[in-house]
Amino acid sequence: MTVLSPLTPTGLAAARKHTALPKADALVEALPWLARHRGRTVVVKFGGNAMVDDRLKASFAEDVLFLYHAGLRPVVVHGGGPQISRQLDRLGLESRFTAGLRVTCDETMDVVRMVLAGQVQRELVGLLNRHGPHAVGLTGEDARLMTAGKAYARVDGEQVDIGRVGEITEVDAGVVRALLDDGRIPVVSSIARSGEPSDAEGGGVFNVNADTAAAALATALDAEILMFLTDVEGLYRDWPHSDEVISRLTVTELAALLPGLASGMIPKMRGCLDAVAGGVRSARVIDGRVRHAVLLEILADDGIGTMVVPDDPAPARPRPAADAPCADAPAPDAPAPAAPGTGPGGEGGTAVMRREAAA
Ligand SMILES: Nc1ncnc2c1ncn2[C@@H]1O[C@H](COP(=O)(O)OP(=O)(O)O)[C@@H](O)[C@H]1O
Ligand SMILES: CC(=O)N[C@@H](CCC(=O)OP(=O)(O)O)C(=O)O
Repeated sequence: MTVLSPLTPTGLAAARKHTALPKADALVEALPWLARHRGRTVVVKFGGNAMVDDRLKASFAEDVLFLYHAGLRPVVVHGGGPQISRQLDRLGLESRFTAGLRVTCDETMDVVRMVLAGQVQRELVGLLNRHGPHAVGLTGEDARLMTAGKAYARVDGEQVDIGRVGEITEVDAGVVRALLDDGRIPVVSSIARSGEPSDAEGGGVFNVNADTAAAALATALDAEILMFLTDVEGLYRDWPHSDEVISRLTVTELAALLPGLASGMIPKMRGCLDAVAGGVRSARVIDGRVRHAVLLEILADDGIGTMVVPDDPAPARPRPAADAPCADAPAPDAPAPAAPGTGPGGEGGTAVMRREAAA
């Protein structure tokens, strides 16, 4: 009988195979999810509070790249609230929030634009492009991706002027679809062009809450999944008194909870509600402070955070016509390439989504 010494080349190969086995198991376990979601659009909102350190930001970029290379169509929408506040502070300017929205005068708007589009977005694009020419950064101003009207805060039933804060009135997702069809990862900052008649000369911009922007974009793209990465485990049932996370709730259940929610959870959960009611298959709020939160969410049986689903299970969507990021390697059941501007995942519908501007 031949005994393999671990020191012989053959023995080493056997040992290496053995240590790689858990990795192989993990990949195989992810296979059904990845096969089901191949060609589907996933909008991931990375909150400023979740961008805690460089390691977390790098692991977020790795997760997005994993989805991309597995044949999904990830779109990143990022926040940067704490980063904006820090920059305002450095400049000796005050950060003021009313009903969770930053009071934005013209000077503050310049800082918001500089920090979101010039710093946070650039950093994420850089991280995603470490391994190839994948990510392209843009704001809602580009190709008229997002148009907004002036938003007012409501405090005790009163309408309060909070400056250049915008409420999205229209999303023209054409540029995002074009980038996805070209095999890119769009990275979107939540700044919208103004659709106000008073800004008719052009150049007017609005500061939009990044959760709201992500939900509007996910809806316009008819995305499969919208994920919010934040600094809590999910939606707590009785915040701040208990840490019991609600793992799953329907649109109707969420609508009942919404009036009782506070601070940063309001735009997030409103975004989940609007997106799922608007056709997105599921919206999730997950803990972005955990490394590889996006992959954990898809690998864990019931996810790791809070998942919002439609009241009635939606019928299965048709298979994507092509898998854009790997268009040269179509899925076995997807022989025909998509026409330009008609994304996979049944996303070729409404290219422009309009919302009624609220008073
Ligand atoms: N029911 C709730 N469950 C969890 N967090 C809540 C709840 N209500 C309010 N919050 C607050 O919402 C915050 C997350 O929103 P936000 O600060 O806007 O984060 P982000 O920068 O990720 O968008 C949490 O840190 C928490 O303080
Ligand atoms: C109108 C408004 O409040 N806009 C936000 C935009 C950034 C954001 O939403 O960032 P997070 O996701 O990190 O909170 C702000 O100025 O802070």
